[in-house]
Amino acid sequence: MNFLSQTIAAKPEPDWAALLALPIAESHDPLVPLGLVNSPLRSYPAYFHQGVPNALSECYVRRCVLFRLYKAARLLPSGIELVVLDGWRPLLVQQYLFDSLFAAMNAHYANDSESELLNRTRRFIAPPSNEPTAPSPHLTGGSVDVALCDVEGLFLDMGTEFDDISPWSYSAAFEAVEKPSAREAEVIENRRLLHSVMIQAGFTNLPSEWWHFDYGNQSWAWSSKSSEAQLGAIELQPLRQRWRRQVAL
Ligand SMILES: C[C@@H](N)C(=O)N[C@H](C)C(=O)O
Ligand SMILES: [Zn+2]
Repeated sequence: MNFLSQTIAAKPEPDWAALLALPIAESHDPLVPLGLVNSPLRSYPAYFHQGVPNALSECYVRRCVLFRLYKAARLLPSGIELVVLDGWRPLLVQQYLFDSLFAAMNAHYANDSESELLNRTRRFIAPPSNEPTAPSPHLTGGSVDVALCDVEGLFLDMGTEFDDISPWSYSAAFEAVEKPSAREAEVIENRRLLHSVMIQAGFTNLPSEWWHFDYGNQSWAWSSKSSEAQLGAIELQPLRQRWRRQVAL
């Protein structure tokens, strides 16, 4: 069996209520910036480059997540690199993403109830929350959005763009194609490669997004059948706040 080309099984959506009820025993692992990472790991803060308000010019993740990203990247065949597109997210960015997609859903599915619109939206964007017991996954620094690129920095074809909201973004979507074309066969291999290295490094995947993986947070605990999460919501400490704390010691 090729451990870098494991088929991706179609999985049901998580039971959100049960997932958000899982306890969090915070590990206090720090947030670390990815600006200085080395090949075969790269960082490209996609929302900053897209001009999303309040998006950070640097990707941040918990340190335990960075170690696992390196593990995943080093499992890749030579010439292919792992690109982090987003990690820790401020609440304002989560709110902006959620509101933007919810508004688009509302405009298109005008007859849907509020809860139907919420379900449609949350397949691709988690509701914004910095509630200590039920934070949005990216607010924990345990979620990452990732892709693959070649040594020239060109993204490999994953079948859809990052953040595409079509059914083809489901991680296992192309596995169901009966007679894949040459391009579809390439997409299947690229997705399997990304999925295989991330799973082997300890991450879990959100079934509706080929790019979204979790470690240590409630989404990870739910998917890995762990009894508790280790990563809750965390804030970046601005210098002014750090100085105020230090001066008071
Ligand atoms: C917005 C998208 N890149 C993403 O991360 N979606 C998941 C569901 C999230 O918002 O946690
Ligand atoms: Zn994500």
